Amino acid sequence: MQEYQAAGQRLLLLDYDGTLAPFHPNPQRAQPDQELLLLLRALTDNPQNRVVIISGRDRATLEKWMGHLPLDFIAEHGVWLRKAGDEWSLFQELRADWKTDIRPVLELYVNRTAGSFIEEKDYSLVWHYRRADSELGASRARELTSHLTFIISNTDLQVMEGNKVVEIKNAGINKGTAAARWLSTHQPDFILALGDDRTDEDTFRAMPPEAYTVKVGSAPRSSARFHVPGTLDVRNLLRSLL
Ligand SMILES: O=P(O)(O)OC[C@H]1O[C@H](O[C@H]2O[C@H](CO)[C@@H](O)[C@H](O)[C@H]2O)[C@H](O)[C@@H](O)[C@@H]1O
Repeated sequence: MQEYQAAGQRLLLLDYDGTLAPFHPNPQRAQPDQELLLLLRALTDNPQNRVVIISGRDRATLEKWMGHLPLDFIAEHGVWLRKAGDEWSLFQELRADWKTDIRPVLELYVNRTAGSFIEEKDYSLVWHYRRADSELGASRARELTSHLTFIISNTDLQVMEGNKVVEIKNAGINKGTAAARWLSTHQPDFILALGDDRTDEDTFRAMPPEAYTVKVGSAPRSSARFHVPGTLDVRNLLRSLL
């Protein structure tokens, strides 16, 4: 990429699941392999590159997996921010007391859907159904989404359908708002943003028009300018930047 080579300061905004790493039925088993860690290390070795992992993952997991690398992190869809070498900070004060009321609803769907389970993050709850029968899981996900949407009307919560997950979180903060805040204090000459999920569309929309936004996977209705088929292509693309 000519513009990448010519740029003085570059920003690489990288989503994790489905972008840097393939999906795994067990979220804690989708850890980065050695190849990915070496690739991220090599990208950050270049002082012209600033690499930000922008993920829906909880901060503890990101830190455990990649915290030893000089990366910036945006965790829990924009709730937590950490610049390389700094402490974690909250995007803004948020409430988590709503989890007490919502958890029993998710438990109901766990009991009704074999293989499904709940993931708890600091400020969100996720119902996972990748390990459930695919038809039953998809149908229960639709049911749960409308059930939750009804319960949270007139609250500042949001229900999001992701890749084999239904997540409930605080509304108003997303990857786009967090990426925009990051950009408000930095002026990269080149931006590459990669992501596979609906939540990454918020990132794409928050980017300036000249940014290289890349949707991973099929790209119907994406706001990204480019697309690549899968995680292997992402790695090839990133390798071509070394
Ligand atoms: O923003 P991302 O980095 O793409 O994170 C989104 C969610 O990732 C995790 O769930 C997804 O990956 C799991 C492991 O491969 C998979 O089992 C699950 O079906 C996917 O939805 C994570 O568990 C969620 O908390 C993140 O929001």
